[in-house]
Amino acid sequence: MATRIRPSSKRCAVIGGSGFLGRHLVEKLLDKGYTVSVFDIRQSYELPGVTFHQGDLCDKLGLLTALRDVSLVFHCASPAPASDNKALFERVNIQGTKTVIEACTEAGVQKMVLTSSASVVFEGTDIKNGSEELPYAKKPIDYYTQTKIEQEKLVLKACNKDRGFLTVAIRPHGIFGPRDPQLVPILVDTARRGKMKFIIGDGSNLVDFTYVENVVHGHILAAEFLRPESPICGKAYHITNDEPVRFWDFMSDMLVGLGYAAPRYHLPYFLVYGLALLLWLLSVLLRPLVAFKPTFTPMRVALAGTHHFYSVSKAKQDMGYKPLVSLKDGIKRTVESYPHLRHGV
Ligand SMILES: NC(=O)C1=CN([C@@H]2O[C@H](COP(=O)(O)OP(=O)(O)OC[C@H]3O[C@@H](n4cnc5c(N)ncnc54)[C@H](O)[C@@H]3O)[C@@H](O)[C@H]2O)C=CC1
Ligand SMILES: CC(C)=CCC[C@@H](C)[C@H]1CC[C@H]2C3=C(CC[C@]12C)[C@@]1(C)CCC(=O)C[C@@H]1CC3
Repeated sequence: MATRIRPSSKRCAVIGGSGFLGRHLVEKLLDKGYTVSVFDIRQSYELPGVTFHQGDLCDKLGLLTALRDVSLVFHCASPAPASDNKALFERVNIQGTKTVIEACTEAGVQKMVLTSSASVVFEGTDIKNGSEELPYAKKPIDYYTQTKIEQEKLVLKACNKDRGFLTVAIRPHGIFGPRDPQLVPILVDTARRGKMKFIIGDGSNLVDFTYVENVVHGHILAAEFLRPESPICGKAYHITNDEPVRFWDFMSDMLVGLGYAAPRYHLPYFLVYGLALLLWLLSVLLRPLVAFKPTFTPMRVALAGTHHFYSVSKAKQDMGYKPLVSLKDGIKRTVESYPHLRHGV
């Protein structure tokens, strides 16, 4: 049974703290009495007790200023997967993470919690109750995921008890909740354009969706358990709601909650995947002439049409993790937080 040890210092920095997950994390850290600095390329809000440092995480000098006197760093910055920009993913997730590690060690930071992704092991085919023992994807589903793999490897490798720098990676999956800029807005946009009528495949595939407060809880537990004697040093942990759900039931609950019709008609998985691949290739080939972004990318089709859910046994055992908000409550809170995205508004 895991025993939680209180952190020696509650002065922390959240890199990517202006983002969806980052801001929820900042709010919870403040509630728990931490002193918080945010480092982000943009400032999206103001909060009493939070010091903002605006800058690019590839800039070590900027980071060093933000990390002065900080003992714990959460790194949850990344370009959005939908940006589909290989050079940007490589610069920020790989080069930038190397810079973050260097800055942390130079600034005397003792602990670093990385937000990785459960998708680092996903190759577009079924994963059922996958453990952290699964190998990294040899053929990741997109460049974003490819760079998340490299990023996680870098951070876990940097864990060094002798030098007093401890690291851990949290792998959430399908984060949702109030202020999410991705899942609900894309879903509603697709529904408003009349494209949410179809279910890809037979609709029985189970997927993890994780309420944002549970992801935050996993990060803070990891930070608090990160001690030289702890088994979590240099390891990766899945953090989910531990309630795999049919992908299309989850989407239908969100849509119906917001006043839209649930998808009803089935389309064969491989037909949709093939079409999405063709469209994506066309969009790449025609990029110099016309800019169009297909809604159904091969990556989204794979995510929507396969089983991919992960075991959280290791997080339960090593850090006493237990989701705090059920899927049902998470969906209710999320739906209520988007009055402006309701049908007819
Ligand atoms: N949203 C999801 O379903 C999942 C997200 N993740 C990971 O969780 C983390 C947080 O994701 P979200 O909150 O959803 O994304 P987000 O886009 O809301 O937040 C990312 C933040 O990083 C900042 N950022 C990007 N490039 C930067 C740079 N060069 N320098 C400084 N800041 C920079 C952005 O300004 C933004 O505030 C990311 O690492 C993502 O890979 C992992 C699994 C699932
Ligand atoms: C079919 C359709 C239009 C669904 C809309 C929802 C999708 C936008 C989401 C469903 C699964 C989500 C997901 C991610 C982004 C948003 C979805 C594709 C991630 C790729 C975000 C970053 C990660 O690290 C992994 C996530 C997996 C699930």
